[in-house]
Amino acid sequence: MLKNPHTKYRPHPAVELADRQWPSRRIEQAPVWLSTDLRDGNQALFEPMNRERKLRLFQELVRLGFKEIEVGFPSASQTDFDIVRHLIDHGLIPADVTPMAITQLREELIRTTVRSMAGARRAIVHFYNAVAPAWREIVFGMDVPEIIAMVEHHIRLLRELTDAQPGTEWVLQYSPETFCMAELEVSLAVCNAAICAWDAGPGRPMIVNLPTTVEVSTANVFADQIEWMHRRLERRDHIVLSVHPHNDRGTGVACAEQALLAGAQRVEGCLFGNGERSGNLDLVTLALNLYTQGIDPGLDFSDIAAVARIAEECTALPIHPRHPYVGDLVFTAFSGSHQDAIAKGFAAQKPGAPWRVPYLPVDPQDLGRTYDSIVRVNSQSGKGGISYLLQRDHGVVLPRRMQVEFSAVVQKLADASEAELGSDALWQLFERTYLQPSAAAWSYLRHSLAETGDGQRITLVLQDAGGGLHSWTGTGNGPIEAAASALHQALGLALRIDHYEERALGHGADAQAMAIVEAALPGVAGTRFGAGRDSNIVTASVRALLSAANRLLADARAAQVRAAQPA
Ligand SMILES: CC(=O)SCCNC(=O)CCNC(=O)[C@H](O)C(C)(C)COP(=O)(O)OP(=O)(O)OC[C@H]1O[C@@H](n2cnc3c(N)ncnc32)[C@H](O)[C@@H]1OP(=O)(O)O
Ligand SMILES: CC(C)C(=O)C(=O)O
Repeated sequence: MLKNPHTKYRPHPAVELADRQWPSRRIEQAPVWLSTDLRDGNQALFEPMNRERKLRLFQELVRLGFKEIEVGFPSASQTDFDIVRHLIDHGLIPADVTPMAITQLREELIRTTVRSMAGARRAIVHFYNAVAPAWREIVFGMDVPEIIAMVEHHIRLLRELTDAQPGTEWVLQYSPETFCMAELEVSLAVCNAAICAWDAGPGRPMIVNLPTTVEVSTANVFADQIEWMHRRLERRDHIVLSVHPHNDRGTGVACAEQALLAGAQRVEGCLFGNGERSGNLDLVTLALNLYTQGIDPGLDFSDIAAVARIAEECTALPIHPRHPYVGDLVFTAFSGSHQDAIAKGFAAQKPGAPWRVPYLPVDPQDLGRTYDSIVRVNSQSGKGGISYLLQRDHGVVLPRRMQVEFSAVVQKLADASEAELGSDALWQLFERTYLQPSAAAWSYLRHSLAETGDGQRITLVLQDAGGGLHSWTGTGNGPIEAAASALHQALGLALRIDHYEERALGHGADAQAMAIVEAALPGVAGTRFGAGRDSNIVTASVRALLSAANRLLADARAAQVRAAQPA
């Protein structure tokens, strides 16, 4: 890269528009949408879509709600010509959908284009020619009056051809290609010439479509260019003002949004931003940006994953995992504070109330996305996300201090594995830590419980790590106290029970109980949690007590080993 890039690249000039209005406007309704997936999107593919893929994508665009669809370049490709004819001849274009076909300003190409669309109820013929200085001089070798004459000449031809077919409502779309790089006075002169040549007005509908053929400036400059044109175009009330942003600077959506503020009424783009170079305007992002401002976009992305699958299959291009609204990772939080806030947000969100879940700009459910992947756990995760997954997938509600304890266990494993821990892996770790620890000193086999009149007596049958069986009895106010007393008398374990809780896991005949005990042991710093699961509540409680006792014993032994080691 150059140390002095200004020697090679010059900033795009600003627009003289001191009284610009667009910065203080708001977008209040959805624009008219045109999908150019089958034309600009298609012409940017390694392998343009075949007939089958084009028809499939056309049907999907109709299903999504597009009312204007650019179906191809029928004068450039026999496949495109045949598809347009197929759609019209087989009545596959719904009554409220208008096809559009593009053509250069060359007589034979225009004749072919009109032939391809004959018999349609309504059809848009899309004329384009570049107007910026480099194209005028290098590509066409024409000055501005010659460009204007070329436009007028071919529009007159189109009038002749289409006037001869009054059964179709013909619409002219004129695009001054390279508009964003051209002098505004030149673009205006060419567009006004086109408007007059078509005689736009009642019964002669026309669209003027202003592209960022190559995006070369900040979005505010494009908005100024659009407002400048919007204020000066002739017969403005009879013209639909459209924009066709590309995304070379990564601001295609911003250009479209600001152009809508500046007077544009219609936008052209592709699903998920497919298109030449860094793509066309991403129609899905723009539509969902409107949706999240409370504006109905008129396009249905309520199963966005299915739309993505079809787009990927038809274009053979993958969608990035962080692509707005649709990427695999956009409803996923790895970091602890985000997970915590999302989990709290879901708990606080009332049905029907305005959306207020932190870090999620849209309710994933509105797009047919499940919450499955919202919270994912790696070494950056905290207790909030971990407990959210355990609760959501396994119905286990951890008390707050246990969340802290278990998140340290998870952190250790995530750090060691340097990988994400899925919900299953998390559950296995929970089981290994609390429910079935492999190195437990004592395992539960069975118990019996009897009323003593002033309390309960329990007999525990436990197995030691070597497989030996032991039977101990204790009494207390309830089964936990009785079991703790049995362990105290037999092993000298003076357990202090700080907390106990129990919840049902599942419903009906298969329901199980999950008991959680927090206990302390003299000589071991802090408390340890234990968990037990069983269809019997008392058994679950005894297992939970034993789980806490085993964990305290293991830590006591580890402390002894450390103390015995030479410093
Ligand atoms: C910005 C956009 O996306 S515009 C759409 C671009 N899409 C495509 O080009 C895809 C389909 N195109 C094609 O298949 C071919 O270009 C065709 C069939 C249309 C024309 O093919 P060819 O006749 O071989 O011409 P070629 O592809 O080389 O195009 C360049 C010629 O078109 C002329 N041309 C380019 N744009 C236009 C235009 N809008 N109107 C009139 N002539 C034009 C150029 O001046 C050049 O003419 P020259 O050969 O006399 O110098
Ligand atoms: C034909 C025009 C609208 C175009 O595709 C562009 O300029 O990018």
